[in-house]
Order: sequence, then C-alpha cells, then structure tokens
Amino acid sequence: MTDNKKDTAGLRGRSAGETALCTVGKSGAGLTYCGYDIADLAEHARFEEVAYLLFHGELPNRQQLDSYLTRLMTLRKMPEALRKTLELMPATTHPMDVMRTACSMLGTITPEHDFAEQQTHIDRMLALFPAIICYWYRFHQEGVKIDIELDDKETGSYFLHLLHGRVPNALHGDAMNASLIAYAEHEFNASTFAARVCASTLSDIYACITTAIGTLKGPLHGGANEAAMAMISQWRTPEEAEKGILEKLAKKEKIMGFGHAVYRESDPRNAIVKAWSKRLAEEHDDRVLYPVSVRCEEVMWREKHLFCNADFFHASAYHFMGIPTPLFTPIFVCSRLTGWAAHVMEQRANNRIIRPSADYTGPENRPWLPIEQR
Ligand SMILES: CC(=O)SCCNC(=O)CCNC(=O)[C@H](O)C(C)(C)COP(=O)(O)OP(=O)(O)OC[C@H]1O[C@@H](n2cnc3c(N)ncnc32)[C@H](O)[C@@H]1OP(=O)(O)O
Ligand SMILES: O=C([O-])CC(=O)C(=O)O
Repeated sequence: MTDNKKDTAGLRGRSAGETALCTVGKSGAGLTYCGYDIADLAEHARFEEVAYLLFHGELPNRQQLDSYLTRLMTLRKMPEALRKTLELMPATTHPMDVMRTACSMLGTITPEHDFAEQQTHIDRMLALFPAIICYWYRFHQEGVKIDIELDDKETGSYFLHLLHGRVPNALHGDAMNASLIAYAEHEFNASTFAARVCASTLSDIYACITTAIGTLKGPLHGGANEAAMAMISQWRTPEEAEKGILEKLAKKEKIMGFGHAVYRESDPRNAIVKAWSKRLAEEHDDRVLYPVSVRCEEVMWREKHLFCNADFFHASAYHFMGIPTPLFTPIFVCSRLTGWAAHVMEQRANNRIIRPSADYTGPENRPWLPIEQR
C-alpha cells in the first residue's frame, strides 16, 4: 500500500455521509449528541432521556420522560420462545453471540413488517436486552431462572438488579447511568456504519441491530473493554503494570483500551468514566486495579502519546460493581442500541443504498484455462 493509501485505508478521515445525531472530535467540542456536550449529558441526564433525545432529536420534558420510562417497563416481557432459546444456548457461548442470536431470534418472534412500527421494535429491544444477557448468564452460571419483570425504572439499575438479584445502591445506579450515556452514540464508528449499510438495503431493524452487534464484538471495537480487563488484572502493582506495558510495546503488541481512529489527543469519555472508576475504587477500598490503570495511562502517554479511549476505565469501573468480565461488551450493546437505532431511522428517512467502490489490485487480462490444464 502506498503511504497515501495507508493514510486513508479503512476510510479514515473521509466523510461517508451526513448525520444530525453526533459530532466526534470536532474542534472545541469533543463529543456531542444532537448538539449537547457529553460532559453535560453524563453529569445531568438519565440514560433514557438520552435515548429519547437520540430518537426524537429533543430532550423529553418530565411527562414525556415518565411515560417513556413506564413504556419501557411494560415491554419487559420475555417471549417464551426467546426464553427457551436462551436456555438452549450452550453455557460456553460467547455472551456477544448470545446477544446477536437473541436479537435475531426476537426478530423472528415479533418481526418488523413495516418501518412505521420501527420505534415499537426499538423500544422492545431497549427494554429486553439487559434481561436477555442476565437471564442467559444466571441460568447457565447459577442454574436459576430469574424473574425479569422487576420494577427498577432505569436501565442501569435494572441491569444490576437482574445480575445480582438485589437493588443496587445509588452510587452503582448512577455509575451505570453515566456509563450507558457515555457509550450511547459515536457517529460513524464501525458497528453503527455496519447498521447503516444494512439499513440502506431496506432490511428490517432486527437485521440492522444484529449486524451491529456482530461488528461491536471485535477487540478493536467494543470488545476492548474485556481485553483491557484481562490485561490489567494480571498486575498487582503499578510497577508491575509499567514493566508489563513496556514489554508489550517492545513486542509491538496493541494495548487494548488505548488509541482511537478519530480522536488525536484524548477521548472525552475517558474523563467521565475514569472519575466514576475512582469513586467506585474508593467505595471498594481498592488499592490495586485503579492505581494499576492510572499507571498504564501514564506510561502509554509518555511512551506512545496514546490515551485511554472509552473502554479502558470501564474495565475497572465495571469490575468494582461486581460485573463479570464477559458481560462488559453486552452492556455496551444495551447502550449503543440507542445510537444504532437512531442511525437506522436517520438512514431510512433519507436513503440511498450504501455501495462504495474499490481500487482493483488483482491480476488483469488472464486467458481462460480449461480445468484439465490447471
Ligand atoms: C469504543 C471503541 O471502540 S474505542 C476503540 C477500542 N479499541 C481498542 O482499544 C483497541 C486498541 N486500539 C487500536 O487498535 C487502535 O487505536 C484503533 C483500532 C482504536 C484505531 O486504529 P487506527 O485508526 O488504525 O490507529 P492509528 O492510525 O491512530 O494508529 C497509529 C499508530 O499507533 C499504533 N497504535 C494505535 N493504537 C495502539 C494501541 N492501542 N497500542 C499500541 N499501538 C497502537 C498503531 O499500530 C499505529 O502504528 P503504526 O503507524 O506503526 O502502524
Ligand atoms: O468511534 C469509533 O471508532 C469507536 C468508538 O469510540 C465508539 O464506537 O464508541
């Protein structure tokens, strides 16, 4: 690949369409959703307000938010066929494959017949995704069939209640809320772009979200939060972490949870997630994972001018809340579903099939050889 081509490989730096949903890395405003700064949203909003904003372009008033929260609660009914599917999936299934398969299965039980129904299907997924992963996890890990029709109003607390079988404390509820807001939307990232490509063929909403889940799974994208956890949990002191990072860099290994395709100096979500990780570390009286994470951040900046992306401090934050590592990326799904769905709706509203071209690099003008002569 020529240097010029390397710079733009992966469509880097090229606009692939328009959106009114989000800006990433725009100067003076690191990350905005529908014009609102991520720092304001993470500090003041509830996740369902952000979902409403992404779906409707405006923040809800009190009455609209209350009725949306109630609507989501009423959609927390697991279809029997989906429950059975979750029970039949092997305990060894990758949790992201559980999400992908369950999403697809839901699309067979309640198919989207008409785009006019799209919001109902999106709301059903938003209501059910936390229960899908927690039901599967607790059925296979603990042998229990959990009740999913709990009365927690908010998605973050609902997830923790399903997982741990008890109402979470306010700190954990608020930490999950901020996390879900931070992960909700990010312009034309790989999984969202995949969802838009699928939408552009006029496929159904479940197909679009299933496509997106498969794309988020990879360790270069959403899977990095779990990979970061696997890495930091090897080290017991900041000194061990520094040595470990330097060894990895010397071997030219990628350090998961660092770097970004768009941001160049920092990921604005890191300050938010790191602050929550610190608060949770204090509650937990942690003297290992948080200092280890901070040292990784310092070493990566010093050695490579690379910064933590949204995934890195999520690893320790989720761990402090007692969330098993394999469930980290499925939580990302429960949140990013809002961004994916908003992009699908935006694509559908002004659609042209997405079909770029490629620069051909293969052989030319080859004479046909009959099979006996090859
Ligand atoms: C929510 C999210 O999806 S955020 C992203 C989550 N993914 C990760 O954390 C995985 C680790 N990070 C990475 O692999 C990359 O930084 C990506 C995939 C996020 C972005 O990839 P790119 O846009 O290709 O990165 P970029 O062009 O900035 O890379 C520049 C150089 O830094 C290196 N680099 C980038 N990230 C890292 C890293 N985490 N560790 C070590 N080196 C890195 C690249 O290898 C490249 O080196 P080279 O020029 O010698 O080939
Ligand atoms: O924008 C990207 O390339 C990846 C990312 O940070 C996200 O999807 O949240």
